[in-house]
Amino acid sequence: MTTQLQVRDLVTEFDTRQGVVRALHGISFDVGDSETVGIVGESGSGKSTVVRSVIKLLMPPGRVAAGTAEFAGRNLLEMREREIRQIRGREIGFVAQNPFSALNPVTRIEKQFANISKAHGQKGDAASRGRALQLLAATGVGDPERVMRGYAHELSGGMAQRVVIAMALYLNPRLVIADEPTTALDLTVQRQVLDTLRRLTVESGRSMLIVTHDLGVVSEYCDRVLVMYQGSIVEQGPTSEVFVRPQHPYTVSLLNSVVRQEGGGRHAAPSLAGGAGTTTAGPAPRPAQLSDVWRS
Ligand SMILES: Nc1ncnc2c1ncn2[C@@H]1O[C@H](COP(=O)(O)OP(=O)(O)OP(=O)(O)O)[C@@H](O)[C@H]1O
Repeated sequence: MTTQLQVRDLVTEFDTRQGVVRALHGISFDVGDSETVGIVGESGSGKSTVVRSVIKLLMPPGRVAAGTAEFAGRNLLEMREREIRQIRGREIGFVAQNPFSALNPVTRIEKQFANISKAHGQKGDAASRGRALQLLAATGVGDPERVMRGYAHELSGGMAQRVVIAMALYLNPRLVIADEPTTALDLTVQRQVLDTLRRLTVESGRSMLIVTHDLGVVSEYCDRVLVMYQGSIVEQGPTSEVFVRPQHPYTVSLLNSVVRQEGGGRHAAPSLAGGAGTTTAGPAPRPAQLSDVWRS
């Protein structure tokens, strides 16, 4: 398998009044062709900082202090703003956590699609409008024509997120990076949107890097998983291996916390070995259906 994205020794820091805060302590991982990779970890562990560092969308006072992010043989981190802008959108689609931050409030949605075409030297013609309509329908927008004519403030959070996903896929990028893409959506719609994302990316040879707090999403959609804890990747590997035989105590406690939540809920799930603070993690029993158990 060839590698789409190769991140090595990524160090990101924030300059604060109290001094320099190191948020990422040398992160390394790959995303292969047609592969979906998930990033999990508790709030503040650095998931968003990883993806924003890689595509140079980190806001000040954040800055990448070291490392490389090779995409198509080039280091994204060394690119000038003009170069990276050409890559974002056309070759790497990005779905941000907050859809409204990604949409222009004073421009009709259809004009925003046309502007994406224009920014990448393409014609915003009838064919590309048709593609936008198709993508909106594919992400579950009921009346794409109406949405195209409207403004962002007329959309619900869920609708706005679908529009942003359609925009991220619009120029057919090779890699889609999504930061909690379905947080704003209810459970049924989440699955629908994730299925669409998968169909439009991985099943057509594209790759996806997805940040999520939902281990169910990882188990259902991700080939590999990166587990983050306090700015480091403490464990990574094929999802089936990491979730069935977690090696790091943090992964064990993360899985345990879901099992505890699920234990009292809809699914009676087996408890995993180990826990927070333990230094060795024993092999965990394999649940009959991972996707049933890890859904949070
Ligand atoms: N603007 C900022 N100023 C200072 N430090 C920051 C800033 N933004 C992030 N950090 C640091 O980076 C760390 C990682 O933050 P990040 O938002 O990447 O975590 P996350 O895992 O994506 O969390 P969440 O799941 O809540 O989105 C934080 O714990 C904090 O130390």
